[in-house]
Amino acid sequence: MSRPLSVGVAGLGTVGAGVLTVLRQNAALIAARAGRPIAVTAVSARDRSRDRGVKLDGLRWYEDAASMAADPNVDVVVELVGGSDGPAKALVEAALAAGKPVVTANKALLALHGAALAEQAEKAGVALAFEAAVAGGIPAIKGLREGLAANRISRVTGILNGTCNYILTCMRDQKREFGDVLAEAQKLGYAEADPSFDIDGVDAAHKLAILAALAFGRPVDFSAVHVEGIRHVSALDIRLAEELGYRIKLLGIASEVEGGVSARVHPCMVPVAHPIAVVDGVYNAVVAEGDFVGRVVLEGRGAGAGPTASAVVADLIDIARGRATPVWGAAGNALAQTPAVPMAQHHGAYYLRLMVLDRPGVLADVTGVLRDHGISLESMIQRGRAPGEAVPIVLTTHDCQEAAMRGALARIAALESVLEPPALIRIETLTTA
Ligand SMILES: NC(=O)C1=CN([C@@H]2O[C@H](COP(=O)(O)OP(=O)(O)OC[C@H]3O[C@@H](n4cnc5c(N)ncnc54)[C@H](O)[C@@H]3O)[C@@H](O)[C@H]2O)C=CC1
Ligand SMILES: N[C@@H](CC=O)C(=O)O
Ligand code: NA
Repeated sequence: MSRPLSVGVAGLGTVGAGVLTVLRQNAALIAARAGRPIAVTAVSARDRSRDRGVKLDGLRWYEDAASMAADPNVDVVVELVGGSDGPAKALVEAALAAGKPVVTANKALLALHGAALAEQAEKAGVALAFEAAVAGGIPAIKGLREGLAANRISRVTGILNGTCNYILTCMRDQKREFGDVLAEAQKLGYAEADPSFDIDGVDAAHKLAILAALAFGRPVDFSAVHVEGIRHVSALDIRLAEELGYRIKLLGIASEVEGGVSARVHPCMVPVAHPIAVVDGVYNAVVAEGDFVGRVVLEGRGAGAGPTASAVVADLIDIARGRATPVWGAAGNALAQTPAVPMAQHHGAYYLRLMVLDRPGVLADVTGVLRDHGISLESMIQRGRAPGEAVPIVLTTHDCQEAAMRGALARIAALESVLEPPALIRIETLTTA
């Protein structure tokens, strides 16, 4: 067997400690699959004395991660520090400049600087691998880039944030409050260092930007992704969705649309019969639609130490084997040069829930505004009667344009009898394109 692949790991948090554990526990099978042993020989983290549940004896310790990249006895650098700039970016650039392959789980870094870093890696002739960056343990990057390389992809849909999916599932099944569940997701190691990245949809948008680049052969462009999170999804809307035959999921959807490509992250109502509706807890799903393969659904754990480390180690095995692929996949995609279509041009159906004063004429006011904006109603529910008090009204619409819905919503929110900011959730039927 050839000499071991010597790995330097920066960041020994949830994922870093997980990588050490996987490499140790499965050392024999990993060596057999990689053609040689893979061993961590150097690490960099902030606090040497912290107990991480993994032994660090015999490993070279670096306070400064970039100096670890310069260590001549480190063959591959694994970046698990996090953050789109600062030490993570400096480390990856230093490693690539030193001609060393890099494995990272850092979707923020890739979504913002992935094009430049890939250029640097390709010039240096080394790998920049990031299977762990999207949907944790699910082989989504490989699946899309290599497994579906024969297809013209028209849409990629995903549950891409384990923290949000965990929160929405617990709110639905256990009737728990948002805040309690978030704290639990943090304890379980699912959340980002700044959990607002999770709940405001930013993390899912980083991942969607990566998937869109791979699916459509476009430069990775985080700024083209429309982003909304789950902060405003209420227990009431989750319950009403169930009554209407839907589940609420935070989805990322990148698709070919009239005039180009659209990429959006926001809460969606999806039919309970769709495979994505039953993906619960920390599980993620990536659904790709290709012209020859049809619909492919990949599902698995999207966050946490074990699943994420599994993906990091898979990349290390590829590097040990010398398996190489262009960082962003093959060129030649028809959608590569098409415009990014803004959210205002989105076409779809909507769920609108209002808290209104129960008095005659309210419904007529609301439906009048929708009529003025050319929006046609599919259904309307008002539960119970409480004259003079607040009651929920739920409206669902036929397909209309986002810009029209936004215009109508502003006017509806301003009606005197509408007592709270309206809740608007897009309905996605997710039929195969
Ligand atoms: N936790 C998860 O489930 C997943 C995390 N990721 C990504 O993996 C990366 C790591 O995430 P976690 O392990 O969850 O974060 P974490 O916060 O648990 O660990 C990060 C570690 O980096 C260390 N660190 C900070 N600055 C450093 C520096 N200058 N040099 C060396 N070490 C430094 C911190 O002390 C901490 O131990 C992030 O990019 C995250 O987005 C990706 C997929 C899943
Ligand atoms: N915070 C992320 C971690 C994995 O990428 C998530 O919750 O999905
Ligand atoms: Na993955």
